Amino acid sequence: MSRFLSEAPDPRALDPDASGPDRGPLGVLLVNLGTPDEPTPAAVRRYLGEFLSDPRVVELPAALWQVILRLFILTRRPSAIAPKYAEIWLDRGSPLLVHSRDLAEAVAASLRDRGLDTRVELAMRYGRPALPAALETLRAAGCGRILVVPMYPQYAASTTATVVDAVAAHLARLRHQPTLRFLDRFPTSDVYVDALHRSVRAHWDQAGKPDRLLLSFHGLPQRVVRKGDPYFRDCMRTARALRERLGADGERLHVAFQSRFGAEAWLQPYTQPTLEAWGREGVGTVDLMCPGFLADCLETLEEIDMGCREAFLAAGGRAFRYIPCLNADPDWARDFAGLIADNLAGWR
Ligand SMILES: C=CC1=C(C)c2cc3[nH]c(cc4nc(cc5[nH]c(cc1n2)c(C)c5CCC(=O)O)C(CCC(=O)O)=C4C)c(C)c3C=C
Ligand SMILES: [Fe+2]
Ligand SMILES: [Fe+2]
Repeated sequence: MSRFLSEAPDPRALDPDASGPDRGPLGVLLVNLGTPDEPTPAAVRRYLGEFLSDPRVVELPAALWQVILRLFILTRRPSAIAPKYAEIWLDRGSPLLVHSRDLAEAVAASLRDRGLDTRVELAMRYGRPALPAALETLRAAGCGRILVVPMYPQYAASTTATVVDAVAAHLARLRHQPTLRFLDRFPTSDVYVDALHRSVRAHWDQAGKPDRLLLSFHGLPQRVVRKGDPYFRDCMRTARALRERLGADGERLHVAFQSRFGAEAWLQPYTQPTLEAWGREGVGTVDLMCPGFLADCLETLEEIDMGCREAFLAAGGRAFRYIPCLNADPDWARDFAGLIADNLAGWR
């Protein structure tokens, strides 16, 4: 029998790194969707190729879908979408990445201010910064415990579950896996709903109240909701919680779903046709907010603040006011860090 097993074990001999990963800093991995590296057709093609090949995103038989994707979508869509990215691109890059990074940095600072020994990394599910590399950065910093935070308040298999899949796929390659926790959704968390409420009130204090406030969530095929995806319910729970916070003004609040992709029926009502109908009916002023997006991106800045604005005004609406996403708002970042700290409790 080896000396190791026959003698009383010296813990340092068995675990030479007695200060090792189990006692290292707590890791926090924030994960958003991903975005092209540049607003060019080639970069958009790379991004869409990876994103739309995920079977969590497009649930069709893979062989059939890959033919459609490569023959029809990746040949046309990148050159149609790249100029839209160019219109919203910031000096520091894609808005989704810039705002997500700013939020991650503000969260890291707030966790430090709370005296927590944490390391925060930002990753994108598709593209860069790559998720496996971010996990390895946390492990290299000695984090044996990692809280994974998909940056989606409402759970969908196509956004949240695929982050869990990607983390698990990376861990499948490791012998000594870190311990994991997931903050998989927070659709009615006080800090999130309060932040939305503050944002609406601050906007109204400055600009006055609108005739209607439209909450526009990213859509999802009705088929996947019927199969049991909890996303629609989560969106409605967020909307209800915000309506309650708004008190009497909650009557102004309506819900719609944007960014339909493909031919099948998605969650309804659709955002743009709703706004067009309102414009025709004589609804004058509409405020629009996208609570399902923590960071402004193509879907909010181009589709909503440009496309839907134009459609509403062309249909007869008088004023369209877009309320930005929470992004790296300092109060929100502090409170989001608080929510993350709550989910680290017991690990300290
Ligand atoms: C906020 C939650 C999101 C859900 C749910 C979601 C589902 C979903 N999306 C597509 C297809 C596309 N989405 C695209 C962009 C995009 N989607 C989200 C978020 C959710 N998607 C974000 C934050 C973004 C913006 C990325 C950016 O770079 O700014 C795109 C790419 C743009 C385009 O070509 O139109 C596609 C395609 C599906 C099919 C789906 C669920 C089944
Ligand atoms: Fe999307
Ligand atoms: Fe879109």
